[in-house]
Amino acid sequence: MTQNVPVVTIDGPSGSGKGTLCQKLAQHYQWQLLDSGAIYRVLALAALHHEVALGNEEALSLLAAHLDVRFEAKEGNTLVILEGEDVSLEIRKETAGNAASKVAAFPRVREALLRRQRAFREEPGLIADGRDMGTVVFVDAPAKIFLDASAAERAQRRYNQLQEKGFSVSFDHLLSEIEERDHRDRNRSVAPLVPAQDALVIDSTSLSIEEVVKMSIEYIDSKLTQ
Ligand SMILES: Nc1ncnc2c1ncn2[C@@H]1O[C@H](COP(=O)(O)OP(=O)(O)O)[C@@H](O)[C@H]1O
Ligand SMILES: Nc1ccn([C@H]2C[C@H](O)[C@@H](COP(=O)(O)OP(=O)(O)O)O2)c(=O)n1
Repeated sequence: MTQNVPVVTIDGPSGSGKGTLCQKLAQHYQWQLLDSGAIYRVLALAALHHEVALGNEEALSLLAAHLDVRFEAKEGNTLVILEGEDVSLEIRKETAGNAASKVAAFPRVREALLRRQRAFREEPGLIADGRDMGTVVFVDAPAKIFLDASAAERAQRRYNQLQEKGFSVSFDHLLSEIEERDHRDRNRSVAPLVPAQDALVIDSTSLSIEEVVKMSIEYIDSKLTQ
């Protein structure tokens, strides 16, 4: 029964540090990792490739149900393969993040992706990264974290990250995109971005990555031994 496999959910807005924390937790516990945002990003990219309008819920939900995406581990990284093509870098662009947030607002799209996400729940455990991991996808998870940070701090982190990847970006543009995406993710009718009632909320604005990881491991260990 996969229901007995423990899950730790990490939800929060863009740039709060979820991906970084989840990778470190997956390494620490040697558990599986689900990057649910990557699935929404790949779907948005597939829509752009197949010229499906980002407002067409019916066509998007069909595309979601048949999405040909694979995650492959390679030299410590995870490659994201869409229809045989490596899109690992392309999905990280802010245009893909924004488009992902648009397609993710449709209830039927989210429904079509539910089973695919739950299939990641395998022994010995799962670290799940997203917006609704603790509120919808893995409601029964024994440990839930909601990671937050101020919008300005998140935009600065994203700016540094995209510059390191060689993308040219403007800070002001990034900040307004992050605010727009936050607004859409928090106000949609299904699975809006909110902390689960039983989640530990961590504001990482003035915490280092190491501090966030330490707090999280202490909390998770206390929950897993309850
Ligand atoms: N606590 C932190 N302090 C400073 N930088 C951080 C912190 N957590 C993450 N970062 C950096 O911020 C950027 C965005 O983090 P990421 O994990 O991709 O966020 P998310 O998955 O929530 O969008 C990365 O470059 C990461 O190294
Ligand atoms: N579980 C999820 C994960 C992502 N999404 C949507 C909303 C987000 O703005 C986009 C992109 O998510 P992703 O986690 O990759 O974005 P960030 O790395 O946090 O910037 O997808 C979602 O609706 N539900």
